[in-house]
Amino acid sequence: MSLLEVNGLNSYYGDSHILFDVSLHVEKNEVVALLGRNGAGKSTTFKSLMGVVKPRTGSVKMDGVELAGKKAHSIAQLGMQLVHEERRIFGSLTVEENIVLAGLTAQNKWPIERIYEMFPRLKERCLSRGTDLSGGEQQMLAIARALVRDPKIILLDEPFEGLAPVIVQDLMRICRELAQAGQTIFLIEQNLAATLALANRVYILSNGHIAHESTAKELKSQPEVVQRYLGV
Ligand SMILES: Nc1ncnc2c1ncn2[C@@H]1O[C@H](COP(=O)(O)OP(=O)(O)OP(=O)(O)O)[C@@H](O)[C@H]1O
Repeated sequence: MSLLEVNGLNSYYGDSHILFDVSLHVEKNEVVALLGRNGAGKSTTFKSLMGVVKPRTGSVKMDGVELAGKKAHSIAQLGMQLVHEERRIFGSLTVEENIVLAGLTAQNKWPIERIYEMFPRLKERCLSRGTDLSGGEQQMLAIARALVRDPKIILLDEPFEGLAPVIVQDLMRICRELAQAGQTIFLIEQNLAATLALANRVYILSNGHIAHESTAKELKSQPEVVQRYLGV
């Protein structure tokens, strides 16, 4: 049984059919990436998994438990955490308050000391307010807030978007360490090089259909697929 098993997902905004029979799976301890052009349906896929968009048909199973039809907060409690593109941290609270608050209701595999080991930059900034952080630091804090909720799977929506290359390198190191620590990660990314360096397997969405599925290594050796679906 896969950790996450998605079968025949169809999602709509009003009458617009956005996702067509999307099926995919993520195994425990895997890093899986969802690629695709702007508007392909990547964010809608994450929203459908999280119950923010209600899929009209299809099944989303995590550890064998059906999530389709459940509310977003129940899905989060069951162990799926979405790190939004816009990060959603509390600007008026300090780094440490943000982390502690996120972890209040969890039985914590990630005490604050372990978070600071993984994110030394957050330790240095522990007393800074959310609004005073750089984009990269905010992204680290958003990931840390997801981690302290002890998720079975973390969904990262464009974690490297708009960040300087040196920060992207730092975040990639963190994601690798998380994967080594056994954290399952499903990510959406536009940065193909970073994605291929990080992910074990990739799916490509094209106009709401899964158009390609392979290991990251296989995709690297298929420039024609990259060109056709990603235009790079
Ligand atoms: N709230 C909404 N209402 C109506 N249509 C929407 C809504 N959100 C997205 N769409 C449309 O759904 C399609 C898929 O959008 P989605 O955001 O899932 O794509 P994406 O692959 O994540 O792209 P991007 O990288 O630009 O975010 C697009 O055609 C988009 O215009």
